[in-house]
Amino acid sequence: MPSNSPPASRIARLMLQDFRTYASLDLAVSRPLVALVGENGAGKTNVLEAISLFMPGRGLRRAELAEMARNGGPGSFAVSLTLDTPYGEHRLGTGIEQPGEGVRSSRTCRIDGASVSSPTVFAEFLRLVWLTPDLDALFRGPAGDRRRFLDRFVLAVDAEHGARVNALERALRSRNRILEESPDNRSWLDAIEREVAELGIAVAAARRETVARLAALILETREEASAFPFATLSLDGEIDHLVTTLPAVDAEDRYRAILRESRPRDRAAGRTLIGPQATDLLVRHGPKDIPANTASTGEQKALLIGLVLAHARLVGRMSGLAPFVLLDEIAAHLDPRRRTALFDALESLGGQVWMTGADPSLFAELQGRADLLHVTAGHIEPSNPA
Ligand SMILES: Nc1ncnc2c1ncn2[C@@H]1O[C@H](COP(=O)(O)OP(=O)(O)OP(=O)(O)O)[C@@H](O)[C@H]1O
Repeated sequence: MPSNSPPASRIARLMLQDFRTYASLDLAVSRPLVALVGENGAGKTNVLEAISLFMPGRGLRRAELAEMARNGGPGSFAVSLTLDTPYGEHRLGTGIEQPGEGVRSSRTCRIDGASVSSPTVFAEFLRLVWLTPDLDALFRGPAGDRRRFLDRFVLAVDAEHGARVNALERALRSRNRILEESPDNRSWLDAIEREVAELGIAVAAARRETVARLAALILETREEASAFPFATLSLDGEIDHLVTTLPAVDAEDRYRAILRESRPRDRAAGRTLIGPQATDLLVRHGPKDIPANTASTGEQKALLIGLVLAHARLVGRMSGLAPFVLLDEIAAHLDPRRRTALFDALESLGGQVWMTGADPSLFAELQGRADLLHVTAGHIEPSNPA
């Protein structure tokens, strides 16, 4: 492990029960790099998704938990990890129990056999960062995708962020409903707007802090000639401007005043137009100094990887835990020079990295450096690259 890396934990064993394609899987791994290779539909991404459930939220596919229970199975599923940490071995488990008559299945979370209230508690043991192919269009797509991407960045360093974002969404829904159904009820509107302002400023401030830290780390570590160009980041939104220019209490007061003034406009629009729900994360290709969405497809991919690598370093620094990195179908899109650079960069993070790919030759250079695993429907075996 590089000397400047935070302490690393590794998944030593992964067990799946009735999870998607897997009726029962008991997989032992030992290296910091793990590559899952297999045909399309073999179940590689399913493994990454299972690991991603140890971060608060709905995992890397944003699927409903019930969808993850194996078709034809009992309706429940379990995912369990044995983590080797510098402070000993721990067992983390999550899943859903079998739904009863008229009762929805509920999520379970366990640490060393004891139930814990929510997946947020897993953050004490592991942090996760991931990159999936559906993010390839991130810089060209809608602002909402970039907000969600950013919120996951924030969540990896601040485990409470997800709960605040959800609470804000609920409060905004309530305000929109009151505006529609009882627009003259000032006391209700005042009360809900107080809540929206408090949560909105907290969400915007957490985003701003993460972006500022990430930008500082990128500035410190950037190399003009790197295989993964550095990104220049900024936040675009009225509330983001408020939290940059005003102390939190004043920003909250100002946002409340904005909400009050915007009632007629928001009512007509059927939604709250100003707030962190309208923020965009602006990304520029640093070395070329152009907006990311005008860079070539390959340049955008390299930029995105550079951003995720920088974020993984930030998570390590801030949490004191080298993060687990999940990379779905990453190597296929890179030229050989970038692929080698990526593997080297991943090793230098000091955490454990789980990658997938359909072509074994993509990982050939990792022979002896990685656990190379062959995935077929419902099974995983050690493999040798072609
Ligand atoms: N709840 C479920 N029960 C059983 N099988 C499922 C369930 N959900 C998804 N699957 C199956 O899992 C398979 C997809 O697995 P996965 O996405 O992990 O494949 P992959 O190896 O990553 O493929 P690719 O290389 O195409 O990305 C599909 O065949 C799908 O039908």
